[in-house]
This record gives sequence, C-alpha cells and structure tokens, in this order.
Amino acid sequence: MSALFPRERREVAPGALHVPGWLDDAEQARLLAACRAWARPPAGLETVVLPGGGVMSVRSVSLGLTWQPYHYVPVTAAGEPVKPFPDWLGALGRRAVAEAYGPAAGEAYAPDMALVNFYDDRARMGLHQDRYEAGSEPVVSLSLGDTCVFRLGNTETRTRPWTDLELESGDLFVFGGPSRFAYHGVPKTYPGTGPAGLGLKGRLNITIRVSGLARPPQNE
Ligand SMILES: O=C(O)CCC(=O)C(=O)O
Ligand SMILES: [Fe+2]
Repeated sequence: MSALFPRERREVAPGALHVPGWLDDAEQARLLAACRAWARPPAGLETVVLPGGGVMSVRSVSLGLTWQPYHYVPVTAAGEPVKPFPDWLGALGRRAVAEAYGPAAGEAYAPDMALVNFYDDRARMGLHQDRYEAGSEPVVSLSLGDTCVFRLGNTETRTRPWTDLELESGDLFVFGGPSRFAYHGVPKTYPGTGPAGLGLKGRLNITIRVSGLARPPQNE
C-alpha cells in the first residue's frame, strides 16, 4: 500500500522502536503459514477466560510457554503441552533486536517464547503491561494482516499520556529499555486493510519474548 506520508523508522518513546515494512512479502507469507500451523490443535488457537468470567476478544496460541491468568505455564488451559518455540523464530527475534538496538544487543538476545494473537474485526486489547516475564529483556512485536491502532502509553498509569500509531502488515515494533514496562494496547483494527496478496482476514500479532523463567528439562 502506498502511504500518503512516508512511514519511517521512528523511536516512539525511549527504547520503543517502530520499523515499518520490516518483513518483506515472502517473510510475511512464511510467518503466516507458521501461525496457521501453530493455530491447529492440539495446543492450538485458544480463547483466554479471565477469573471474573470475562473472555478476551483476541484468540491466542503460545510457543514455549503460555499465559494463563496471571502467570506463564508450559501447558494450555486444556492440559496440552505448549508447542515448542522454534529456533528460527528466535533468530528472527535476534535480528529484530539488532535492528532496534544494534548488533551486540541482538547477539545477547535469547528469546524462549512467543505469543501469537489473532484479532477478528471486533477484537481489541486493553491497555496492559507485559510484566509476567522474570526480567526486562525487550519484547519484539511483528504484525501481519489488517492495520491496527497500537497505543503506547506510559509506565506509570493506564491513562494518558499515550501515543497512537498504526501498525501495518510487516511492521516491527520493539519495546525495551525505559519503555519495556509501558502500558500498551490495541484499541482497534481496520478490517480489510491487510495486503491483498497475503490472504489473511483479520490481524495477527506475534510477540517474541524472554520469559526469564527456569523450566524443567524437556524430553528426558
Ligand atoms: O497486538 C499487539 O500489537 C499487541 C499485543 C500485546 O500487547 C500482547 O500480546 O501482550
Ligand atoms: Fe502486551
């Protein structure tokens, strides 16, 4: 899509970097195909039910660890082992952190989990902090499909000041450093705005993370 105003790489807040069009068409297609495979059962796309009975409007699939209110666990709500976090996705995360903060930061980045969120036309995500990781390594966010409004707030309150920006298919957003614990959310998506060639109805967001949590050895 040709933008009326050029979309340029921008530090939205200290440590929060937006790189428009970071994934090319082929990389987006590859990531979408992977998301479709991860979404299949067992341990596929799930709806998260909150303790008060509320249901999150996004549906999610997790790799490495999954989030259940309010912690990370290695099994889904249905009791199935979470799918593994693939090495190639870790490599993509390192490339993203290198892009945002330079080669040394990229090399030091060792993600072990990812959350994939699917937004249909009505889904949104309220302002929250990503604070269930034990540590403060950056979060790498990749978007596919429909454009959304992404709201990056401050680290103190769920209220203003905040900055709204649009995340389009292929965009990279990295938040670390002073922005690592900033409140953020997705107040809306724009249905039908994804690239025609991608073939995704809705929006996918993949966040690559360092859980910082020790896990029992696997396959033993
Ligand atoms: O969909 C997005 O862009 C943000 C997702 C998010 O904040 C999360 O998964 O914690
Ligand atoms: Fe988040």
